[in-house]
Amino acid sequence: MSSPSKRREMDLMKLMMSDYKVETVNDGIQEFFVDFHGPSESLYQGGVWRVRVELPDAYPYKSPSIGFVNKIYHPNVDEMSGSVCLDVINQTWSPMFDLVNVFEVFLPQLLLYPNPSDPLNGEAAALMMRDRPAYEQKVKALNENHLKEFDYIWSSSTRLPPPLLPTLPSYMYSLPRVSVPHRNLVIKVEKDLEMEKHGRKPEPNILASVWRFLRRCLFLVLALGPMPNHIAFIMDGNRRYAKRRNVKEGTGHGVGFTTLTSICQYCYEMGVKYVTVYAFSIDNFKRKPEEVQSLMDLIKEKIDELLEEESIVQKYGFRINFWGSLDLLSEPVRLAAEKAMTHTANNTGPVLSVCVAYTSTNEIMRAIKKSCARKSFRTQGYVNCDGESVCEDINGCVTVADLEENLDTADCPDPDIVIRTSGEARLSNFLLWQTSLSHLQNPNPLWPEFSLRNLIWAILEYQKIYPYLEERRRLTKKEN
Ligand SMILES: CC(C)=CCC/C(C)=C/CC/C(C)=C/COP(=O)(O)OP(=O)(O)O
Repeated sequence: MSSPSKRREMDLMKLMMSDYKVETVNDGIQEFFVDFHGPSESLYQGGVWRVRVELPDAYPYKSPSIGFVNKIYHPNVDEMSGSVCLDVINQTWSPMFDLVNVFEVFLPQLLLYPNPSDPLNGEAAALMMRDRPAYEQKVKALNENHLKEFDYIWSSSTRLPPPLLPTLPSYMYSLPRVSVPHRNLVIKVEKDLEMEKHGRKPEPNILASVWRFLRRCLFLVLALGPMPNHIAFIMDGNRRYAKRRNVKEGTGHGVGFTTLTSICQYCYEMGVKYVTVYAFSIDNFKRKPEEVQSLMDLIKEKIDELLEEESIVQKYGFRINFWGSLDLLSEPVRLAAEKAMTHTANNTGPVLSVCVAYTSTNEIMRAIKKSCARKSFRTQGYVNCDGESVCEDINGCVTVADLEENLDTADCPDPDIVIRTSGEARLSNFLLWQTSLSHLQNPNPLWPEFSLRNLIWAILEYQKIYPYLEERRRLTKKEN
């Protein structure tokens, strides 16, 4: 085997390639955070914990140190520091094991089979031995609290977390100027602020650079085939994501937004000029008032975030559109949306269009009304009962071109691909006018789980069908 430092790099890369979300500390490879999902059929199923890993100089001959960042109630994990009873790993560790084994074997085993006879959390061990049902109840109740802590750590410590994929260099993540509830993160924030104070940017992370380079190679190969210019997404499955993980509904939508930022990043890197998302339909107003309110709050918060200096919008010069009946939105959301459109109107980068308070029929009706108002033609006697035009002045009639000019999508080409996540195969009143020649796809992952792999697969599917689509496009024209 190669030198210990090469082995460290390889193992970390392998972990990243195995879909673990990894964030390095101070851009080194000695210390990093990994998101760990509670194993199925354990009391921790559905939970996500941020785990801090430190590789000793003697790694892989010596085992890594492991600590939970957000709290976990477990007999072999110290409740205050989050450190794991190392015996569990040390006694079985051999250089044959790697980091993937830690997350796929050691930690799942630890959570599935706690050992109360060698405790780091004496209270948990005692309760487990004394009253097993009460212990199980307490673990589950505390999981819910600790997950909130995870959400907080996530939402306050990162800006562009690509789900299920290696992270970008940490300097791309804007760090908050607040204390977060764990000393490791506080130390990280302080160190970064210290570096900033001395006018130094943290060193770029070598692994992230390698990953970005690999991504670029991948995209170059992909671009040998025809690339879509416009991809539209129906971001379905956010509530189900939250439900399956037993966390509050809004968390699903929050993670869904992070998926959106990752997808925008990848589309930018691939040269896809237009990205459109269905964020909130007019029908969604029929949901429970508290759900509508929390979605509106989230949308407002995320729009504001998109306008922050370090956001993906500013970084890549995205232009943002909001399509829909914006007058149906509450004033703060509408104002935020309008501000985002005005602020990015002159940007020349990719175009992100967000459909809110939107349905296609509403869009078409608004376009018809606008066309009519513009042409101010007589509405009476426009067509007879046989459907024949009886307009006296044919120039007064609304044409396809008029209508297209007045659709929300006027300055945007029709989507090449429409992706509805979560396996649903309906358009649900989304871009009905614009999608007659789009390639529709309904991959199984829920929107928050949708990853680069799924995106690449969707483009490959599109490339397979492209000659046929082109032929259809050549033969089909929207007629008056
Ligand atoms: C600023 C901006 C673009 C914010 C977007 C935030 C975001 C991800 C919104 C998604 C909203 C939504 C109703 C998705 C559908 O999932 P669902 O709630 O219907 O979940 P389900 O399909 O599991 O029921």
